[in-house]
Amino acid sequence: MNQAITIDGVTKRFGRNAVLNDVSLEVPTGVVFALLGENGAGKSTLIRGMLGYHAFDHGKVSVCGVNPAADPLSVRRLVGYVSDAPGLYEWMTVAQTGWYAAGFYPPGFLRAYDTLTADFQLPQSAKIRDLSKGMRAKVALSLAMAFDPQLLILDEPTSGLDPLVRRSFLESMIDRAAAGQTVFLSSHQINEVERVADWVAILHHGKLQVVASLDELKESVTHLSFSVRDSLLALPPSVDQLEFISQSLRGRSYSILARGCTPAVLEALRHDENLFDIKAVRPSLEELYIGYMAPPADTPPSAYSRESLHYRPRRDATATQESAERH
Ligand SMILES: Nc1ncnc2c1ncn2[C@@H]1O[C@H](COP(=O)(O)OP(=O)(O)OP(=O)(O)O)[C@@H](O)[C@H]1O
Repeated sequence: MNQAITIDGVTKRFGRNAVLNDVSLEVPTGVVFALLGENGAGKSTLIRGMLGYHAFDHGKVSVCGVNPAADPLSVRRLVGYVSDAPGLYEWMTVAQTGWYAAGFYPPGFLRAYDTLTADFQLPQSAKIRDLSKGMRAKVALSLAMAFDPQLLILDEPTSGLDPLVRRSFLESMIDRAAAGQTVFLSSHQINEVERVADWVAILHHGKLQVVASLDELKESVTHLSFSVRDSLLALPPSVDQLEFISQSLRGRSYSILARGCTPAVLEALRHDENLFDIKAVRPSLEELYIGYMAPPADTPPSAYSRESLHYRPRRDATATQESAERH
C-alpha cells in the first residue's frame, strides 16, 4: 500500500455551516504530513472523520486500507491518535492510565508506555487531574505511541509542550518516518512544521488550497518583489506567464507570490527600465501559508491576472492599490 490515507471529495456540514468542501488528498506512507489552517478551518473535523468519529456527508476515505465510516473500531486499533482535547480519566494516576490502556493492546504496550512516560519525565504516581496541560499532552502522546502504530494522527500535538520538548518530539517524528511509519499532524506552529514536514496541505475555510511535498512547493513558488519608477507604465508582458498566489502593493513596491517565475521571466523583468530593486527568493513556509490565506475564499489564485497589476491612470491606480492591499 503506497498511500497511508486517501481522502476523495469529502464534504461535511454542521447544520448550515459548510465546514469541509470537496477535500481530496493522499498521504504517502513513510512521511511526516502536516495539515495547516486557521482556527475553524476544518482540520479537526477532517481528522475526526478520518477516525470514524463522525461520517462525512459525501466522499470516500481510506485510512490504512480501512473505510473509517464502515469500520471505525478497526481504524482506531491501527492508528495512534491524539485529539486536540485528549480524554483521560482524571482520577487515575499516570501509571494506572497505562495499565488500563494496556488491556486493549498487545503485549509490550505497558513497557513501551512506561519508557515513553519516563522519557517525558512524567511522575508515575501523579493523578491526571493534577497534571499541567503539557503533562497531559505527554500522557496522551505516550498512549498513542506505545503500541508503535504504523500511522500516527496528531491534532495539534505540540500545543502545551515547552519548546525543548516540542523540538525533541518533532525530531522523533522524523525518525518514525525514516523507519517507514507515517505521521499526519495538524499544527499552528508553522516554523516547526517547516523543519519536520515532508508534505503539507493548507486548508482555508474548509477548502484545500494546496497539497504538495514541501520541497516541490518551495521550489515551484517564488517570492518576487520589485519597485516601479513610473506608475503609469505597464509591466512587461512576461508577467502574464506568472501564476499568482497572492500579491500586495505598498506605495510603488510590489510583493508577489507566484508559480512560473522562470529565468526568462526574471530576465525580462530585469531588462525593464521601469523596474528596480528586483528580488526573487524562495519563500518560507510561513510566507506560503500567508499567501494561500490571502485571496478571498471565492477567488481562486488563477483568477488574478496581469490586468490587476497593470498601471492605470492615477484615479484607477488608487483603486488597484486598495484592492491589492485588501488581498
Ligand atoms: N460537532 C460540531 N457541531 C457543530 N459545529 C462544529 C462541530 N465540530 C466543529 N464544528 C465547527 O466546524 C468548524 C471547524 O471546526 P474545526 O474544529 O474542525 O476547526 P479547526 O481547523 O480544527 O480549528 P482550530 O485550529 O481552532 O482547532 C468550526 O466552525 C466549528 O465551530
